[in-house]
Amino acid sequence: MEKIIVRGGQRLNGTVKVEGAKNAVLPVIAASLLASEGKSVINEVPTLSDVYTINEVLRYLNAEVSFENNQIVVNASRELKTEAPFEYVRKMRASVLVMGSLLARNGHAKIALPGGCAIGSRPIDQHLKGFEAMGAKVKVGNGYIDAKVDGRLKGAKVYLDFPSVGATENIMMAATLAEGITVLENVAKEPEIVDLANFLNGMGAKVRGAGTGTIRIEGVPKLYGTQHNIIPDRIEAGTFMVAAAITGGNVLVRGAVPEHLSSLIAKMEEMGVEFVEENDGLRVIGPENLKAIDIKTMPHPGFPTDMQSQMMALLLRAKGTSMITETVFENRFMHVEEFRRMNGNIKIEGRSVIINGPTELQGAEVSATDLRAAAALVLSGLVADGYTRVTELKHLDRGYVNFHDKLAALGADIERVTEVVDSESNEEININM
Ligand SMILES: CC(=O)N[C@H]1[C@@H](OP(=O)(O)OP(=O)(O)OC[C@H]2O[C@@H](n3ccc(=O)[nH]c3=O)[C@H](O)[C@@H]2O)O[C@H](CO)[C@@H](O)[C@@H]1O
Ligand SMILES: C=C(OP(=O)(O)O)C(=O)O
Repeated sequence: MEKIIVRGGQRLNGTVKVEGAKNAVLPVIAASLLASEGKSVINEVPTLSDVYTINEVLRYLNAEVSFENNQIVVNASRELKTEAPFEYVRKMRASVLVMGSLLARNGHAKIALPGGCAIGSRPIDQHLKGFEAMGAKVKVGNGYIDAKVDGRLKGAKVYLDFPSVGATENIMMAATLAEGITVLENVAKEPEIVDLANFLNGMGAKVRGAGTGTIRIEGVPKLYGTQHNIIPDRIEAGTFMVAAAITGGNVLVRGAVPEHLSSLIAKMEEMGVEFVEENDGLRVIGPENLKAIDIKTMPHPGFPTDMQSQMMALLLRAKGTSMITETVFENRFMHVEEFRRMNGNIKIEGRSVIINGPTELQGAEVSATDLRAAAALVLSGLVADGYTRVTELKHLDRGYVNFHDKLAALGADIERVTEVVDSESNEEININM
């Protein structure tokens, strides 16, 4: 079994470089299917398991995909298949993002229903509402969603009930090749939406308003491959910001874009963390004592749900009573049980948790319940007394490249090992990774 073993007590110092954003590259790769002529060249691509998974989805759909030196080249000019089976969607929910592209290109898309996951039920009704408004007939049955349209999709006005990131992206992609104008209202404003719009416009699409609450897309008959550089990962950057703060360290997070991180910076400043903007990134200086604060997760530019568990690790170390309210996902508190194993004093009340700190965290054997929880447990381990062993690292590998190596380079006492049980002595043996 693979584990990260971390011994608490080291202040982090030095420089860490942020990778390209997972949540930007996945929709961009899905969008590359829209190019019926020319190759798409995507740079700054992180070597994450989710990226390998979506590449496999594209290959299954008959696109050619190469991935070397953080660069992906996609040639989607051949005729594409229409179906993304369960084996891919089960591994990674973001596989549903190929639906908009396939429907726009082929007039037909059949995708396995993604189902729930560790952070909530995560329906895709808003995606489907958009496709239907554009003239698609959508049927759900036998574990699949089947969407079909006669001829081209038609531009439409779509109001989202909630500014869903995935629905905004999927409908945006579908609308690029529709006949006429699509106006999307109450859309997500995340930086990843802007990155996707820039990529689509590079392909020849006419997308305006990304980053605001209304996006207007004038459909074009054809899209072409283009070159694109993925934006830096604000959640990876934020995770290292917390790593610096929790250890009372001094770390330059290279590539962090302060404008993408304003809510996190504001809340960490309230806790007493100091920030200095430098030419190539953001310097984070952790204080001796952290102050308790309240946080509510919201769609961008509100506080990101993907930083909620890492902030829980930080608030456990703050003096006083803090409250975190999760409004984006209905069940994103699975990590609370694991923090309790480390001596965390946390109460769950409905969609909020109450944290009483500062906690003297104790090293323990803990299990990652989702991607960000994995990172958060490692962050707690950086300041816990003794050894913390974090398992279920498949979650971590979806969203962090060489997490333990990057922390070790900053001075953390951390290693990743594969433990096998010796058949004769029945003892666990560590094999370093
Ligand atoms: C690959 C990717 O980019 N993932 C991010 C994306 O996920 P994702 O795009 O799945 O998240 P959404 O913004 O769609 O979901 C937000 C909320 O809306 C609900 N909802 C969504 C769609 C829908 O049709 N109906 C519906 O009810 C969801 O159940 C959830 O409660 O945005 C989330 C919110 O910032 C982040 O946590 C994820 O890291
Ligand atoms: C929840 C996340 O991702 P996904 O939507 O891919 O599950 C995340 O990045 O924290």
